[in-house]
Amino acid sequence: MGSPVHRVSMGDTWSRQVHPDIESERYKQTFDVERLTNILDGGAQDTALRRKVESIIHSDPEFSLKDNYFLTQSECYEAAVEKKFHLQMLAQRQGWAEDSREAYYAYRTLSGSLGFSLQHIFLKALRSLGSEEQIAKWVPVCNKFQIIGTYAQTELGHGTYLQGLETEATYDAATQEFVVHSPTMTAIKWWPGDLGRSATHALVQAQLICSGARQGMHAFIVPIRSLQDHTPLPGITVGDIGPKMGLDHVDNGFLQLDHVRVPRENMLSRFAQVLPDGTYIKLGTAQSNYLSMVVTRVELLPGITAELQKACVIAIRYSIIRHQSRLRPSEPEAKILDYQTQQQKLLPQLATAYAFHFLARSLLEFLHDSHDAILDRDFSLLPELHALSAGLKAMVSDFCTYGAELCRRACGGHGYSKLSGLPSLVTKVTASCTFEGENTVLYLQMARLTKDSVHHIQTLMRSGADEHEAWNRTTVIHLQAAKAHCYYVTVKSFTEALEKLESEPAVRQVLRRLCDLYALHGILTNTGDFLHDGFLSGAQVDMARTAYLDLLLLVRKDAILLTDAFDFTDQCLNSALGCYDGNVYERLFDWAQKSPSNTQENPAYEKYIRPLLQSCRSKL
Ligand SMILES: CCCCCCCCCCCCC/C=C/C(=O)SCCNC(=O)CCNC(=O)[C@H](O)C(C)(C)COP(=O)(O)OP(=O)(O)OC[C@H]1O[C@@H](n2cnc3c(N)ncnc32)[C@H](O)[C@@H]1OP(=O)(O)O
Ligand SMILES: Cc1cc2nc3c(=O)[nH]c(=O)nc-3n(C[C@H](O)[C@H](O)[C@H](O)COP(=O)(O)OP(=O)(O)OC[C@H]3O[C@@H](n4cnc5c(N)ncnc54)[C@H](O)[C@@H]3O)c2cc1C
Repeated sequence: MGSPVHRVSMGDTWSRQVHPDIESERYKQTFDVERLTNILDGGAQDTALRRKVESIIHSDPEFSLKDNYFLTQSECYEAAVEKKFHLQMLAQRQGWAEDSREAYYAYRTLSGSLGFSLQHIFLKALRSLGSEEQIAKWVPVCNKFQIIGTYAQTELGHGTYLQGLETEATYDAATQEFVVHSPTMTAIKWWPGDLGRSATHALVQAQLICSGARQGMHAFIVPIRSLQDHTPLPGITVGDIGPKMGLDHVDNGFLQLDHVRVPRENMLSRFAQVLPDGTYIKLGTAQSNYLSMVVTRVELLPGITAELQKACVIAIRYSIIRHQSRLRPSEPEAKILDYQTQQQKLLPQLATAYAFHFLARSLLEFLHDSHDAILDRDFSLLPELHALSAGLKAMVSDFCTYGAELCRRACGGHGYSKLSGLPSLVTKVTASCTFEGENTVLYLQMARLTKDSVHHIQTLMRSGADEHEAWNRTTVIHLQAAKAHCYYVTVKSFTEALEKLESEPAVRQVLRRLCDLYALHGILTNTGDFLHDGFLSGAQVDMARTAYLDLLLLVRKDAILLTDAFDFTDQCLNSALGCYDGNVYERLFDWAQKSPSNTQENPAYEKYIRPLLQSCRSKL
């Protein structure tokens, strides 16, 4: 097992003793936790490298997150930019390239607290949509942070319907430039991350107009702020869209373009070109310029899944420490994880967190196998990749949001405290249900692939409905079908991952239980469909439920070890409830003292409380 010292935050005096309740859960090891960590990382060397990167970061006070819960929105933003700055300096000193394993582990460690997260998406879009020459020109300046990029696609009036985007890029052959313009209020770019105060360049998705025709959505690199003094460039109106539900560290912004001119070379031209005379050359399909969204949806999956993993670690460790009520009057108060209802809340979420780990790995492999072919304009795999990435991004973000909130509620009052780490985790993962494609819309993209086979559709069309009406009147059914298909794909990928673990019988057995728990959870939360379609009888549902409840007891025994295997450090979790040593109450009390309201004069006392008390006292 990894060195416990590595995980425990050494700043607090009582953190050197592991709480006996949690220590006792680690004695009975039915499998080698370190081996499971290695499997999750992709090998023992990856684990060692990850821990090395984490150790370097945690030893640097510049990366400490301990005060994050007490910052204002503006302080959150500044702290995120400061950490990004220091991480960039550290990466340069250490020789960690932007797309290296070290950089990936650094982001995993500091997830949710770093600025300029859109630089990655700007780079992804560049690599997917740019020509080799454009990649050679722009990627190095991005990696060296000589520019800060954002991805500006969504507008005030449109986010989902890309064909409805209003921003225009009109080609001027006389000057060989594009004139990029926001023709209406609803065309103003709205939401792009890092746009509000940080970005110097935007990858603007706009309707290309050339050769007298509208050619659809294309990507343009538009400078928006001066590299000398960061002021908006001519024709640019830019700012922050205001407070959000979460992600306070991200300056989501707006961008209004007033006939901004950019050189012809700034249109990303892997899948389309505009010649100097304005001739339009199509090299891809109508949706080629959507490729960067496909790539991002796939590459977001590990980060979204990690949020559910962290929520499970926090809630399950807390559920071992928290004693509440008695299982038998004669016994002491029980660990709340010994209640079947608490197991039923948390353990299927733990199973889901593992299932999605293997799902994400499988889809990333498919992306890596198909991406080069697509870049070479072989689009044969793109429809399947699009459908899978759309449906699975929707499911993973939906389920991780639901699961993280369930974990938060399972911690009672302390789950409502920011010091638990859960509220900010829930608001962060909630955003992933919307960004990179609103989930309902993405599920329906997957459903499109199966639409002709749906009997409802044909019945409606035979009764006179046209295909568009028939589609809309069956989208609820299609949504269900898409969700069911995504669930099936997840069980399949988990099962295939288990088949590769023949040499690890103990680990394989504990993961098999999680796979079965995940599959049975899917059946038991949808028994109506299984009964309605005759796939299961009532008696078989009873058997499934019995097996499910038995599995809860088996998985409960390994729960702490399964959370330890994710190997998140205390600093990364930043949770008073989820620390490795289990000293919850000491941390809650200690951290609460850091609240500024405990160290400052009460601003309301002199103005309101004292006069109020005095006025009431005088009446007594
Ligand atoms: C908890 C988080 C932790 C993570 C840690 C890291 C955080 C990092 C920071 C993350 C910050 C987030 C940044 C967010 C960025 C954004 O949000 S960018 C904006 C995202 N916007 C969208 O995704 C828009 C969604 N809309 C669409 O994709 C399309 O409009 C549509 C809904 C798919 C409709 O497409 P459209 O062409 O308009 O019409 P259709 O008729 O539906 O499709 C026509 C055919 O095209 C095919 N197709 C559609 N999309 C694609 C695609 N992407 N790739 C390939 N093919 C596509 C579609 O299947 C149709 O094909 P046929 O059926 O054969 O005609
Ligand atoms: C935190 C955050 C960060 C973001 N970052 C960026 C960024 O960096 N760059 C960027 O360009 N954008 C960004 N976005 C915007 C994001 O991509 C859009 O919000 C998203 O694509 C959804 O579009 P919308 O907001 O217009 O919602 P809408 O599409 O208006 O959705 C509203 C409702 O309408 C429904 N609906 C819409 N179309 C259909 C349909 N065809 N069929 C059935 N139902 C439909 C949806 O299901 C939903 O219930 C961000 C958003 C958030 C929340």
